[in-house]
Amino acid sequence: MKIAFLGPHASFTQLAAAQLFPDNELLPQASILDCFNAVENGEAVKAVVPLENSIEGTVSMTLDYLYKTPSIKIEAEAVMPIAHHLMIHPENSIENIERIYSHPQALAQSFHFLDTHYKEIPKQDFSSTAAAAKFVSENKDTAIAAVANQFAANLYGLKIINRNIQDFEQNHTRFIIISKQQNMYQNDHLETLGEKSGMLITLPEDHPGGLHQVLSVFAWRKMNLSKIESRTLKTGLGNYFFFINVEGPWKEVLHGNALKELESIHANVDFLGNYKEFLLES
Ligand SMILES: O=C(O)C(=O)C[C@]1(C(=O)O)C=C[C@@H](O)C=C1
Repeated sequence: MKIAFLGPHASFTQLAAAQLFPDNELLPQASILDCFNAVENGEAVKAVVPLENSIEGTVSMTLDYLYKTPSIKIEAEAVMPIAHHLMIHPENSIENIERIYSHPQALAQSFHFLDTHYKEIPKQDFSSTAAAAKFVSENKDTAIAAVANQFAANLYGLKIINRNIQDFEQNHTRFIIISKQQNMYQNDHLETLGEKSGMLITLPEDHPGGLHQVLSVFAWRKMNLSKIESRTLKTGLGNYFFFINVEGPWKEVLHGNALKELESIHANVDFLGNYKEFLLES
């Protein structure tokens, strides 16, 4: 079975995918969109993509493609500790760094460190932390640095000049397994943190109390919401869809009266799956 992931090798997403699928072929992709496309067109059966970080919040691209690709569902969530390091080519020195590259999430998670110690040095977005590390290793003649993980430093032969530069020591990213089936991924070797359901909800038009009505469907049934995120529909200011997580196994309830109630207030519900959350090692 082929599993797509945001590459190249030694990205955080690969570290997550390797723990979730130790016996499968991992296919590196250049972007989160490519991961969705690989699953959509059958090149890969599943993909692992980042969804949310404890410092920087939601990975909006993942949320957008979940919304845009209704055939794609969620099979599991996995939380992994994230440590960022600043690294350079071993033939370069720290004094002459002219630019720092990384994934925008990694730059944002290390913003205060970089702003305090490397304020004047331009930062530039890259498709992933590992892609930035690879680029630094291939360009020893330019004085550049990357924010990436220990595995990237080892794989691409880079020297770490600052360790653990994330702005909060406790830094975790939540990844999801996506696929076109609606399976519940199981793994007895990983610690399970809980079970939840995910859905995307859109309201027909902005009206007073619309979101309140949706939330009350869950509140009256004492269903605990563990996440609610609004994201622009891109059709105009004020138009949103909502990504909602409800704790526990509750699919039966949703397909019963709760779903009818949501329909009666003209809410559109795209059920993403009933899945478990696992804990990964860094
Ligand atoms: O750039 C990487 O290495 C990734 O796997 C992406 C990503 C993300 O998008 O959140 C994954 C984990 C970290 O939060 C930083 C970057």
